[in-house]
Amino acid sequence: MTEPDIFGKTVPILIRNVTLNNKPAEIYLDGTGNISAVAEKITDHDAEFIIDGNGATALPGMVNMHTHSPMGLLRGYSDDMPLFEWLSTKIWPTEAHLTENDIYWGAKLACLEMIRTGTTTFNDMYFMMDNVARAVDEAGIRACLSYCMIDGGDHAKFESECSVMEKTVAALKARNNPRIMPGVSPHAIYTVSEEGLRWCAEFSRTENIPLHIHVDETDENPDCIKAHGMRVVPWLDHCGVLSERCIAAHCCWLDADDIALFAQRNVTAVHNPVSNMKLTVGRALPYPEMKAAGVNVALGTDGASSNNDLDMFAEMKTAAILQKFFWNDPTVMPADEALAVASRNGAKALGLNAGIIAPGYLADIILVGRNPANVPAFNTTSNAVYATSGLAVDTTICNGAVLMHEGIIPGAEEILKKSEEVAFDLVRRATA
Ligand SMILES: O=c1[nH]cnc2c1ncn2[C@@H]1O[C@H](CO)[C@@H](O)[C@H]1O
Ligand SMILES: [Zn+2]
Repeated sequence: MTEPDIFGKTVPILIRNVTLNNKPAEIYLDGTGNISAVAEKITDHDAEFIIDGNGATALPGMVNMHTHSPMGLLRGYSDDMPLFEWLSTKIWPTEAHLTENDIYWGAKLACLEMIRTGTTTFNDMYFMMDNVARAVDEAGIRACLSYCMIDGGDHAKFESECSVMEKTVAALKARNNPRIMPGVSPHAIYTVSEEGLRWCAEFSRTENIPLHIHVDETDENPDCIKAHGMRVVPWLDHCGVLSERCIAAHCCWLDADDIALFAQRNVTAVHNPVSNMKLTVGRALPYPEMKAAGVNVALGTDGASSNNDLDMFAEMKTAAILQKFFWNDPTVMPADEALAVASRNGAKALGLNAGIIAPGYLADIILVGRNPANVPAFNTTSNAVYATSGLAVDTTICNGAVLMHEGIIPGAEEILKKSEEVAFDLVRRATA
């Protein structure tokens, strides 16, 4: 039986009787938010709580590197359409009716789903982000939050967007919460002007915060060449966008020169295989070439209205099998690489010492209990990547605090009820 007091506190915790990298292990969190010891047996500790894993597999918390968290409100609202038709006829007109309260409850729902399915960090791009921050703060999860700039080439809009961006970053910083990091997000090259891209690049540099952008989800190159005389990736470089702070979602249509430039500038590319297949963008992220070039590749679900869930276990399996299938090679993205793509590569892009269970790393840990889909445990990484649903996660710990234990998340029922009410009301207003 779960002790109710266990939730939400960064206190000394001993995790016993788990399997880590195919070996029996115990993990000690000393109450600072970090992992302080990993050993077969830990006898010297001051644990306030002891979690008995009963043979569970311990894994690093998943790092979801491309989300629009409030879009969970539009899960299942419109599916089975091409990207631009979907955005312009269904999503954007509905988003025009969003209130701060909608954003808050949408983000609450997303945080709940992520904690339930073993994600401890997400990289989010949306609007009215201080409401997302409130949800993240309450949920206990970790996130990089960016306001999404769309200026549509209009100078007055550009100026008002810059001011919203500055206010958002200042408000997020003022929260002084180590789990909440600010970022900046120009939406994409087809929605943001050259001055918008340049301003975001410069702001990300002076603030030293991530820049999160959609790149080449569908083939944006023919239009970019027509407008600017160069492909998308050189255009982004021309505008100063490419750097080690740049996190580029999708990246399906990069060619060899684009990949070389990503490698040279230390850009992180985020694979979003489920969204890409569902919206049928035409090509899979060129992972084998990116890997050969040394590009850091991370993983994301995209919003829950194009996926339609935020389960990084489903995403990890899909990434591994899509990459094998698309490039016609079963050796592409083996299980240990898929796990790294889903955890430590994203953490690295955000400058977090996370994604690895070892002393000194952040205590962002999940446990997958023994269940019919992970027996026999010949290889716990293989089971995690190829045979585990996120719903098999039973314990989620972020920053040394237990957010879910034995599948229980305090307050879950209210979030389901409220977010559903808010979603129906939003669609009612938008279609009235
Ligand atoms: O797959 C996508 N491609 C491009 N834009 C998207 C996608 N999914 C959601 N948004 C849009 O990005 C903005 C939030 O940052 C929102 O307008 C959202 O609808
Ligand atoms: Zn997206």
